[in-house]
Amino acid sequence: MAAVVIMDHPLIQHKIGIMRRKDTSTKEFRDLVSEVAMLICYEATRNLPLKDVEIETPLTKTVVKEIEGKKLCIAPILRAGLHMADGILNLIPNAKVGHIGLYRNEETLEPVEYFCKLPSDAAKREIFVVDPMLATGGSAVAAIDLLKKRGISKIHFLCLIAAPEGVERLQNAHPDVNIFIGNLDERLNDLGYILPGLGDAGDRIYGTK
Ligand SMILES: O=P(O)(O)OC[C@H]1O[C@H](OP(=O)(O)OP(=O)(O)O)[C@H](O)[C@@H]1O
Ligand SMILES: O=c1cc[nH]c(=O)[nH]1
Ligand SMILES: [Mg+2]
Repeated sequence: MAAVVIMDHPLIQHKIGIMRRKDTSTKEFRDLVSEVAMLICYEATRNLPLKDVEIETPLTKTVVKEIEGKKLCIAPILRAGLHMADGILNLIPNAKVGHIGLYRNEETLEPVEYFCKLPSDAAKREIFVVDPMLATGGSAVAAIDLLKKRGISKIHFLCLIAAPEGVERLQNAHPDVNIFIGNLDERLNDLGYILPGLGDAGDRIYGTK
């Protein structure tokens, strides 16, 4: 079974606390999505392979470590994952980006796929799937199913807030995927929203409600 890492860093807890407030503005919310994504990415990339590269400092030749950035891919689940991807690209600017379009049918809560565009060499890359919310887990499981069908095997999932129900579903469906979570919340409500949660992440990022 892969790792489930729940972030306890004070910066992450503080920033998610601001995101949860109902009066936090769209702009502030959007900025925080990207900042918290960067902080979670810091932990999620802890075991990335490094290679030795010979360089010259102003004084001498030496060997330094480099991340093989060209071998990474960030895969946001649309819409809400897009802003997490923007934050992570600040840290890993050489990563490619694959977009996965899924929305949750509000009645059945099942994910509906409407778009998928991945780098042509995605199967050779380590993939970081990002979405702020892991609720029932349906969207995350469907996104990862879709990646695996395309031959992708090294997959991590990063979210800001998760419900225990979603973590369990994702772990059962994809026990090989590492899961990095900003805050683990209490439960889902009858409409499939995370409690206490922060509401609908996509609507809060884009001001669509
Ligand atoms: O774990 P689940 O029960 O599948 O729910 C989580 C999904 O719901 C939200 O997306 P939404 O369907 O609202 O689409 P949006 O990002 O376009 O608003 C969220 O960003 C996840 O993708
Ligand atoms: O609480 C939730 C559940 C699903 N999607 C969201 O954006 N928020
Ligand atoms: Mg939404």
